[in-house]
Amino acid sequence: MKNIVEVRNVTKKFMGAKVLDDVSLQIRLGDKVAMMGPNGAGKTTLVRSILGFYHVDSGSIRVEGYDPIVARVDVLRHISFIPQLPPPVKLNISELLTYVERSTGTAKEEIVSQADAMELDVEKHMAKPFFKLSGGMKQKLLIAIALAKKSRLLVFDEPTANLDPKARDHFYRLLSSIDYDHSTIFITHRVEEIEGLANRKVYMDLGKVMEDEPI
Ligand SMILES: Nc1ncnc2c1ncn2[C@@H]1O[C@H](COP(=O)(O)OP(=O)(O)OP(=O)(O)O)[C@@H](O)[C@H]1O
Repeated sequence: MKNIVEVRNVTKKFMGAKVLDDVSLQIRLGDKVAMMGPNGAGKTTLVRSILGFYHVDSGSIRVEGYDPIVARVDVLRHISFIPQLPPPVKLNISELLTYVERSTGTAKEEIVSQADAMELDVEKHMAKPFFKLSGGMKQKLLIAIALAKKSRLLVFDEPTANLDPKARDHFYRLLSSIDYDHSTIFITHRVEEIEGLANRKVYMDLGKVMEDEPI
């Protein structure tokens, strides 16, 4: 089966220090990867490189066959990314949903319905700037957009840190009910929480993939 993500011998340095050290990783359609490892292991740097946010120093990355730096728009069309910290978006919710609808073709109603499933009433907050939502509300809205977009690759960087226990349950239920072919990279320190949602564990340390095994 074709790889959605192909990382080959990637090295990335920040200020001379190797943060990714000859990393290779292939992700096939259907892989649900729990990416684990201690703070500073390089997990976020790896997923941000996959998303084309960073130039790597050596090696290559392809997403659905595209170079994520050269073909940024094509790559991001296939991916939904939920970062560790929500970005400081100044648009209000209505403007944000219009932007998402125009740039990705994702219907606003679908986002509202996904948010509803996490008990976030989007309609009530349409005029509010995104950055004024609470941390958990921002996270719910980003998750709702990601799920509504129906991306083939979903990348979550510790997405539940700001969610209350009930919202976490709703989120995991939504994830397990995705009914189309997709892959997931789920950076987490709490693998027990995503039991049943992951079928592969990748453990990183010191910028290297130390373990890569099925769950
Ligand atoms: N933009 C940057 N500039 C300089 N150094 C960076 C940058 N981003 C990350 N680093 C460094 O790279 C190393 C790996 O960071 P990274 O965020 O990838 O780790 P992580 O495994 O995701 O950690 P955590 O579990 O704490 O989120 C750390 O030493 C960090 O300080």
